[in-house]
Amino acid sequence: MSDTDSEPTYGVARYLAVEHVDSPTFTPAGRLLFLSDASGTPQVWTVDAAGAWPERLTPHEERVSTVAASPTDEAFVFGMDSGSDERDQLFHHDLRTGAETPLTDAPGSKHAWGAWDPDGDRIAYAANREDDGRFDVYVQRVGAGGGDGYGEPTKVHEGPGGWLNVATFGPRGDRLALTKPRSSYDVELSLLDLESGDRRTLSDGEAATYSHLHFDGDGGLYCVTNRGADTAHVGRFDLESGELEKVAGGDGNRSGEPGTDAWDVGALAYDRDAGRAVFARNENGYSAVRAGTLRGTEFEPSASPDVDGIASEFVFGPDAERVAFTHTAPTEPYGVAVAAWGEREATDWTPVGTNGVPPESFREPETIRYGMFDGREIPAYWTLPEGASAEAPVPVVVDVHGGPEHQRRPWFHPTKQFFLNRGYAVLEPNVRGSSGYGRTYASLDDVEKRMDSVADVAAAVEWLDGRPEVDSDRVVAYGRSYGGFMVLAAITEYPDLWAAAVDFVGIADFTTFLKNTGEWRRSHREAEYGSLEDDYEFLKSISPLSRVENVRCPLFVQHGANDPRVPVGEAEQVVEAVREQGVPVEKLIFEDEGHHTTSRENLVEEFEAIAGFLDEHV
Ligand SMILES: CSCC[C@H](NC(C)=O)C(=O)N[C@@H](C)C(=O)N[C@@H](CO)C(=O)O
Repeated sequence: MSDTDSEPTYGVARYLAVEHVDSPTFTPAGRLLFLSDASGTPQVWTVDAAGAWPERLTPHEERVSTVAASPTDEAFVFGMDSGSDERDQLFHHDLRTGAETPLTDAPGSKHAWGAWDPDGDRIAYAANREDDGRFDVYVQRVGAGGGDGYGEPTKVHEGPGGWLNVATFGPRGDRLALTKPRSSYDVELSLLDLESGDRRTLSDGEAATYSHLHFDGDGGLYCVTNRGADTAHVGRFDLESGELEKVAGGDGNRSGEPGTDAWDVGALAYDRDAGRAVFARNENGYSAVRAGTLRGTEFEPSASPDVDGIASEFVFGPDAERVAFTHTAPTEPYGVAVAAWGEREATDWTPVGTNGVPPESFREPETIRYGMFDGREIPAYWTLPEGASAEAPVPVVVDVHGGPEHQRRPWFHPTKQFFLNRGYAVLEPNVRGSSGYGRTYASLDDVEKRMDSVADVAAAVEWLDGRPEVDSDRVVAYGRSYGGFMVLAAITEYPDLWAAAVDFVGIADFTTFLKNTGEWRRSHREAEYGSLEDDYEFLKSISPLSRVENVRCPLFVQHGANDPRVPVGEAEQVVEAVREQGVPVEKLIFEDEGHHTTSRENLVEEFEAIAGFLDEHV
């Protein structure tokens, strides 16, 4: 804890108990459903109006990861895994009777939610039921009108191996739009004819992303894509010709540098009957919402919800008269907001408390950029605790996000506010390879350029050196998943910079990670990191485990035994190797968790242990 005790401190349990609300979906009658972790794990809840008392609909202990209301019935499907293993099963919940029906009973398989058919009597999804390394497409009857029409999963298409997603049904329910991510920036888009089984590829073979797919009912398919550009925009396929036209957002002229005038568009929602669309532009992490009418390739902007912070997961209510979305900001916990169409004002329908922690004690970040060896600028968020000054310099947590195709954004993060309350400053660099700044920036860490991104972390500490309010002898490397790799790489490459390090579910050796990660995801990860076949020696050479003798700072390692992405063996081997160097290491492995710690109880234990570790060593 820092010496600036200018404000009272609060236990981490209070911060972790600040509810996280997201995943809005409307039933045909206009009931708002969403996920909330108020009970300790995410469950399905509903609320009738802004500020009304919410009602919990699913009674489970395990994490509910997805919820999708039926388009025709007062019912919903939800996905839930076991022990955070990401092997979701799907369930149907009838809101009229409260009946909950398991739809898939294959605990060893992952069922990735796809879509409802417009008639509300079938669902489609992808699953690796037959082969852990291959997702296939399934269609299943789920009982129109809550009847007894629950069918069995019916395989309608066998995938090529690896990931495969169902994006949406066509307007007549006779076809599906599928996406096959070969890598995070190379997605194959195709249409599957459910009557003939024929599949037609729409993507043109050039690496590009395609997401948020919506048929317009007039022979078109809307999407968010970066085809032919550095940033993502709204596009429309003419399904007869297969031609893709740009509709709105983004800018193909972007130089790939942060701060230029073009930003990615995301979170596109579209109501076919009303011809209404809403999406958000990601401007250096902050959202600018754009709403309007969309017919053909003509987007006519209309009044859009004014949002501070981040808006995502837009969904239209009945007749597109309302739009709900997930909202958060640095000092505003995640919640679901609703705006009437054509209005600028959005109302938070799920206001959450802060358990006695004064909201005014939450700290806002400053957006900064720091220079790098190649002349680039690295965007980052910089947040100081209360009382930091040259007279009372503070310790710093350098928090590196995972992915690496991911972006740290100015959302509410309870444990970040917890560390700020304990007097730590927090620096969150979006190092090269991060998404959100164009595909050129995202490719700057691929394979042989991996260690350039680690140099970006070291440069962050150099930037800190120039700050009078920072105690440069008390800088902590901190990161999750790929960010955990970055922590281990930073303390082995630049050992003298760090007072301590915290690695959550991090990669310690790329060769064992790629060998042992879930079979369905290996090729996707090799596209980012390099392949075992072609790059084995290189991957071994850059792996932190190969230079663990350089570690000087105490290390905290956290993992979950059920992690299907970064196997727990990564934690075990790095703990053993660093301990052999005589360096203090603390290990915390949850037998009932996976890549994310999902239970409130475990999270409290985790962060109380980390706070104690940092108090001891920083
Ligand atoms: C349909 S593409 C899925 C991307 C994939 N997601 C999952 C659930 O595996 C993925 O690679 N996500 C990254 C954020 C990820 O897990 N990256 C690291 C860990 O940070 C890795 O495993 O390489």
